[in-house]
Amino acid sequence: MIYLTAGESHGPELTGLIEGFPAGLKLSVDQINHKLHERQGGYGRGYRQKIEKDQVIITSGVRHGITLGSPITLRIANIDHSHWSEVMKPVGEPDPDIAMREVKNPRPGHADLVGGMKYGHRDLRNVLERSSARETAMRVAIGAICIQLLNQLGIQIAGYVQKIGTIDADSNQLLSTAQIEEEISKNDLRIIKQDKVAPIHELIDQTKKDGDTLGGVIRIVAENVPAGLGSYISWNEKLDAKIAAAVMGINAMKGVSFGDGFDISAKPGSQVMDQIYWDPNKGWYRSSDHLGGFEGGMTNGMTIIVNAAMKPIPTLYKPLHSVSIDTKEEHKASIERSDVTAIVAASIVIEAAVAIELCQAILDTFDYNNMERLKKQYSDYCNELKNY
Ligand SMILES: Cc1cc2nc3c(=O)[nH]c(=O)nc-3n(C[C@H](O)[C@H](O)[C@H](O)COP(=O)(O)O)c2cc1C
Ligand SMILES: C=C(O[C@@H]1CC(C(=O)O)=C[C@@H](OP(=O)(O)O)[C@H]1O)C(=O)O
Repeated sequence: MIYLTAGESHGPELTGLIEGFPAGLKLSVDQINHKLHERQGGYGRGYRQKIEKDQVIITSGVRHGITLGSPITLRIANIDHSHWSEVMKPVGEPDPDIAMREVKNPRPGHADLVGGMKYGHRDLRNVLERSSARETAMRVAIGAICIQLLNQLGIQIAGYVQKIGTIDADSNQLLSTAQIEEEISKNDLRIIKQDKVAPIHELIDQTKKDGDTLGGVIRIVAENVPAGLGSYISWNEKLDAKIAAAVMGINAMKGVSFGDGFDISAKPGSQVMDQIYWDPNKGWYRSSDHLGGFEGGMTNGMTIIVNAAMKPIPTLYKPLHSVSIDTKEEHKASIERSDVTAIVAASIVIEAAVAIELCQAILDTFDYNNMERLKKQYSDYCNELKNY
């Protein structure tokens, strides 16, 4: 399976293309739209999310709700485009009577300056529009399709926010996906600890007043994933490496770890390795999951645990120092309407990215042409592992 996304933040729409997806999967558009809706939520988001109402339109590869095996194309409209139709029109000369909202003062932490240098743009809007995390809406739509395939194979995936700024809102226990879903449904921050909701709201409100922004830490958990996805044979087949790359490919991510994460480096080996057991009913299992479900670049049958660190949102209403790319004079960085934090939205995007990689690994391992055949091969493989 390969996928591509296209689209500028204030252009007419986002486009997605998935190729190499099995025929015969019953697809729920409601489930895709539900994930898109979740990505738009979360305390701390900016005004743009009041304008948009993300809904997917499927234009190929699906007939009467069932995938055909042919390329799937997806569209999500940018409702805000109506306010930018002249500035962002894909064809035709710019109207000289309309301000083109050029960006000349690059924002620290954004692609603005380096993107301009690399592609030779003198209006940094040409960079900003595509580097914007608006694009992640399409990755969430693609991920939602992959989640439906994973669910049909019995794999569950869920994510939550562990930290916002300095506030730790995690229970610090390994929770099942069902427990995570239940806890995060109780608040608008996708956190586990309900008593941290009010302090985090206060922190976000205060940070907004200060013209500043926040980042955080996200955890994604995937259950019931069989051993042996990915490979130790070559570096580029290691599934943990592919997941790490996919997570780092999401805007504002600055770190990825698995299981107990960077903490394992300070512990003795006896407290880190997940010891091996066998039971006639369960088959092979481990007594712990410090390594987050990976050994040798392969899933080991334990729950996959992925952690991601998001930097604070780079656009500040109290803008940082910058320099005009035209005059070279000192200027405050440009201000684009912005989120105070998008950690909640990012948790949905990371969940999608992990789901896409797991789905790809499964389609790389089994015959992917037809869903029923895939399910049969997959179940035979799982039984074979049990009896190894
Ligand atoms: C869901 C989501 C929403 C974001 N919203 C904003 C935003 O409103 N303003 C902003 O400056 N950056 C926002 N970002 C972060 C920037 O897109 C990102 O930091 C920037 O493109 C530079 O990329 P890098 O941080 O990966 O280096 C958001 C990121 C995500 C994942
Ligand atoms: C549009 C989305 O996020 C945008 C991501 C973003 C950025 O710089 O990454 C900047 C803001 O764009 P705008 O200036 O249009 O409000 C966010 O709203 C979205 O997530 O749907």
